[in-house]
Amino acid sequence: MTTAVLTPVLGLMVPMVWCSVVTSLVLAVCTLAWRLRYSAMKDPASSLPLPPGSLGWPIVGETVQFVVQGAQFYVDHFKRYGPIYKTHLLGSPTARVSGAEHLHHLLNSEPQSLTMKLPGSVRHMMGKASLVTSKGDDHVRMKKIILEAFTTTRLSDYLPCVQQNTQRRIKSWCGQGRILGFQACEQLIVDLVLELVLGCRLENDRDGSVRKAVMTINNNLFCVPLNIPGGGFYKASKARAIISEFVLRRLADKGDKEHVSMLEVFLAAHHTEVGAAGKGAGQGLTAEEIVDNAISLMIAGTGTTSGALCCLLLLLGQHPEVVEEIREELNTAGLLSPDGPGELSYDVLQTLEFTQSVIKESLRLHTPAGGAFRKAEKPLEVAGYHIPKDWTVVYSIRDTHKSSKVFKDVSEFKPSRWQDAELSERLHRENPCHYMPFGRGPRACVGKALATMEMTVFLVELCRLATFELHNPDADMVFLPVTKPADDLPVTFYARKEKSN
Ligand code: HEM
Repeated sequence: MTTAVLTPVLGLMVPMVWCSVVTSLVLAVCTLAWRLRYSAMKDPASSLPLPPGSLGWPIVGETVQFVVQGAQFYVDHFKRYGPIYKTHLLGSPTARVSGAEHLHHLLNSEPQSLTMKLPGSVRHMMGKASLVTSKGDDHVRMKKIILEAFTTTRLSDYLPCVQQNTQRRIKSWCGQGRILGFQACEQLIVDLVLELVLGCRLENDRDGSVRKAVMTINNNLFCVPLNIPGGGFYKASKARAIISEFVLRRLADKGDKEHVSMLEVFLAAHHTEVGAAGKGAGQGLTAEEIVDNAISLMIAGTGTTSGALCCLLLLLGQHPEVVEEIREELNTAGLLSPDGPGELSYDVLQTLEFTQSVIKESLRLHTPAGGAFRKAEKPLEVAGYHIPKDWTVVYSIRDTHKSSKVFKDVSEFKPSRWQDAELSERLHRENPCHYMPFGRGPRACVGKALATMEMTVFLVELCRLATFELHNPDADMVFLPVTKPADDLPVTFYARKEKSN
């Protein structure tokens, strides 16, 4: 009886055991081949090992863990392997590097050994003729022109627009009851980029479709670049087409003469003689470059700065004593009266030392752009490890800030640390890469001074016009697509009465 029952069971088990043995063997061979393939990419002349870490499973690498874990993937890997490790993400063998000295060494080899490499979805949204996606001589030519839109004189011209929009938005938040801080900051920044990049006032975008399109791109910037209806890439591509058409219309009007805007600077460069290669004798911008740069500036300037404003709100809500200290500084500078400080001047903003320290500290602690992608054009040596040619290299600003030995009590919010002359001296003397929220080297952020001005005006007008209360000051942070509290920071604003300061 027992034998009669067992025989068919055994008959089934034997092929199952064989099947699992064969599957395990095939998997082991594939994994070995996968690892050997990447070890073979090593430069034979180098005796250095590849960085620690894992290339994961054949084909998918560690992408599945990354998608499931999000930013925690990086936290766990940093804990496990330290400041430099290898992984395999989104189809590429990747070395992730952090630590001031390693970044200094790495970014100094740009652009000869390292070039820009963006995820497919980001590359598509920025446009192939933009500064962000360009390389070599094209990058140098465009950067020179685009930086013309960010000189101190231009920033002073943009300041009234920044101040008026900031005042208008903050006044509208007061009395609205509970709102989401991140969305409120994002709306303010989208107003600003439309006006500053394109010279476009609210009434030019009557139905709000261009504003909505900028936000749609930001929400879907990092996605699988497959054009499937309803998917993130599909929505963002449609949004890009709306903005592109709008920019082309503005170009046809030759901008808006009433408003200072970056488009004016680009149009002036377009007027230079266009050479045979379509580039203005090595100087100008083609129409396609103007459109792609306008769009990419709007994208690059929105998510990062909205997140930065939202994190300022979070930190001020957590530290009311810092709000009081900003108000004291504004009072001394004659800027505190709710009746209005009049038009702010660019020079006065630079004298607000404590307010500037709050901004620096917020950018250190809640770094808006966590890092950036590059491609190794040559084999690289970093920290005693070998990174093969053609690997993706991700440099991490966030991990570098978090692990820097230069900052005492590194995870605490202490704006006053920036008023210690010794800190600036150490950063300068030891290594400026300990603090680099705007990146460094040839790819450093063109919008650094504008973003800092927007943040300063935000703090001045917020502390002057409003008081506010956070509903959940202890929310977890998320890092993609931007650094912000996971619940988008529910907050209630109240109009500030002068006596309450
Ligand atoms: C708090 C706000 C901002 C932060 C933290 C930030 C951060 C950064 C960082 C880290 C980079 C370097 C990326 C790399 O190494 O590849 C960068 C590049 C860039 N940023 Fe910003 N950014 C901010 C605001 C802005 C604004 C307001 C604009 C323009 C309106 C802007 C435009 C750009 C552009 C065009 C690049 C590419 C530069 C190049 O490739 O040469 N950013 N930004």
